[in-house]
Amino acid sequence: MGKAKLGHINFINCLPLTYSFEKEGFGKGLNITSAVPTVLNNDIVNNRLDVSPVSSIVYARNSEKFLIMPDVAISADGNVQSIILVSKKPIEELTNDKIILTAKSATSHCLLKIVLNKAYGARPNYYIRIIDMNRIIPEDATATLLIGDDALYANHNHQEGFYYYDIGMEWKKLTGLRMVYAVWIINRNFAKSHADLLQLVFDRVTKGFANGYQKKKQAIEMILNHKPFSFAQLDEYLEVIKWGFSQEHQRALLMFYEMAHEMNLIDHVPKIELAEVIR
Ligand SMILES: C=C(O[C@@H]1C=C(C(=O)O)C=C[C@H]1O)C(=O)O
Repeated sequence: MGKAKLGHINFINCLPLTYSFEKEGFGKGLNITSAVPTVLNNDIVNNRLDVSPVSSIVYARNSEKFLIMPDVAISADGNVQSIILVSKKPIEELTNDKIILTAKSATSHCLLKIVLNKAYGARPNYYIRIIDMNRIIPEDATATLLIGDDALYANHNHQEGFYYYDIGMEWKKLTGLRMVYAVWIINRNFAKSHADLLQLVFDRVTKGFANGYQKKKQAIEMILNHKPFSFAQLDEYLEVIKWGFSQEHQRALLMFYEMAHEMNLIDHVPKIELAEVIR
C-alpha cells in the first residue's frame, strides 16, 4: 500500500499534533511534509500533497477540487495571539497607508482587509513580503501583519512606539463570531480512490491532536529550549487555539467566506463539503 502525502503546519498552533507525530508514532505510514501555510497551500493545489491543513480561504478558491476533513480545523474565539497587526499608527487612523502582509499567510490577509474595510473604513495599499523580524515594519510602511510564531513573539514582546492589534479579536468585535483560520482539505480524486489511506490520515490527525493536547506539558517541553517563549506563554496559547470543527465553526467560516466574497477576495461562496470517514 502507498503512503498518503500529508502536509503539516510547522507552527506552534499545531504543537499537539507535531508532538504525536514526532514522539508517539502517529506519523507512521504517512509521508509528511512540514512547512508554513503558504507552502502547503501551494503544494496541495499543485497536487504535491493528498491531504493538508491550508489557509481556510484556499478551500473557497479551489472548492471544486477539494473536500474538507471533518472534525479538525484551527480556530480561536476572539483573541488568537498569533494574528497580529503591528502599526506605527492607531488602527482608527489607517487610511490609504502602506501595509505589509507576511508571505506565510493567505487567510489573515483577507481577514485584515475585511476588518479594516468594514470596521474602520480604511482602504490601505497592501504588499506581501517576507518579514525581517529585526525590523518588523519597514521604513516606507505604516503597519505589518504577522501570523504564527512570529506574531506570537511580537505579541509577547511589544516594541515602544508601536500599536498592536489582535485581528482575531477585531473579527469577533465585527461579527460576534469565532474565526476559522485553517482547515484540512483532501484532493477529491484521492478521497475517491484511496478511502483507506484517507481514513488512516483522519484517525492519525484527530487522535494525534487529542493525544498531544492530553500530553500538553510534554509537548511544550519538547520545544521549550528551541523557542523564545516561556512555558506559561505556550501553555496559555494552547488553550486559546482550538482544533475542533463543529457546526458553529462551519457557520463562522461561511460568514468569513460571505464577507470575503462581498469584497471580491473570492469569486464564490463555497458549500462546506465534508469527506466521508468513519468517526
Ligand atoms: C492562527 C493561525 O492560523 C493560521 C493562519 C493561516 C493564514 O493566515 O493563512 C493559515 C494557517 C494557520 O497557521 C496562525 O498561524 O497564527
